[in-house]
Amino acid sequence: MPAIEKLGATTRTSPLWSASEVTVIFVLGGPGAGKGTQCQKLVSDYGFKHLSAGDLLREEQDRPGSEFGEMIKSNIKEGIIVPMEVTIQLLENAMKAQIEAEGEAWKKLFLIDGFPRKLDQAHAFERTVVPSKFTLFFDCSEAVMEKRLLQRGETSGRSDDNLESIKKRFRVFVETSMPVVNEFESQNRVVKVSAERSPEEVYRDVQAKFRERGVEPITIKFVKTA
Ligand SMILES: Nc1ncnc2c1ncn2[C@@H]1O[C@H](COP(=O)(O)OP(=O)(O)O)[C@@H](O)[C@H]1O
Ligand SMILES: O=c1ccn([C@@H]2O[C@H](COP(=O)(O)OP(=O)(O)O)[C@@H](O)[C@H]2O)c(=O)[nH]1
Ligand SMILES: [Mg+2]
Repeated sequence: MPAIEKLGATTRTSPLWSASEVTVIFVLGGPGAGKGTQCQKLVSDYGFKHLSAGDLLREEQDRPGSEFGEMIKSNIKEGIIVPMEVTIQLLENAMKAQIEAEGEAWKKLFLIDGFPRKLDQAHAFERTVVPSKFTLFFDCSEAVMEKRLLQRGETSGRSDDNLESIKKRFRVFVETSMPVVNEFESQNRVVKVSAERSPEEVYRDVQAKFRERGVEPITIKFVKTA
């Protein structure tokens, strides 16, 4: 990738796509709220492609020769938000690749998971990439999230699934990411779901609320022959 000051989020003044060309639903919630788990379910039923900002950053961190690798590594461990230009460029690249790979028939539906985690990212993404349709927000107590993350940490291999990093991530979530949810909420652009029950129960609620917003699952039509 080019130097940070040359990335699209810094240089572009209008969005790459309109909201009618490309549908983006942001998926937010505290660390361990179940964003990734619910996204997987939505992918199979609705035809969304799932882009996790955290996964894209971890991939870039491990890419040989990345000029941002070390910075990403230390930010993730400390639970700090990576400068938005890098994350937005990774998302933009992944969206372009996906659109190209899927071809014209695909409706261009994206779930963008764990992003935007800071107001500047929210504004820059909507200004330079595409305005989002709405934000799916998973509401979960810190006690529940902490338990889930410590359990995930037993097998995830993630540098930030330990108690010290978790506490830092909770603080950043409250101080930096909740303002994003609150701003979207004030614009009536948030779909809020309680994330404390089983994955299946949470998902039922997600589906009901998507229906209210006019987002329907893929229906397979059986064509009668002969
Ligand atoms: N509703 C749920 N009830 C119990 N455990 C859950 C639930 N949703 C997710 N988990 C588990 O909690 C951990 C965090 O979930 P994940 O989807 O990775 O959250 P996030 O992406 O928000 O950090 C994972 O180990 C996952 O299997
Ligand atoms: O837009 C983003 C998304 C993630 N991160 C970094 O990546 C970490 C892990 O994010 P992820 O969404 O994977 O964590 P989760 O909430 O799923 O546990 C965060 O704590 C941040 O350090 C970031 O800087 N910007
Ligand atoms: Mg996740």
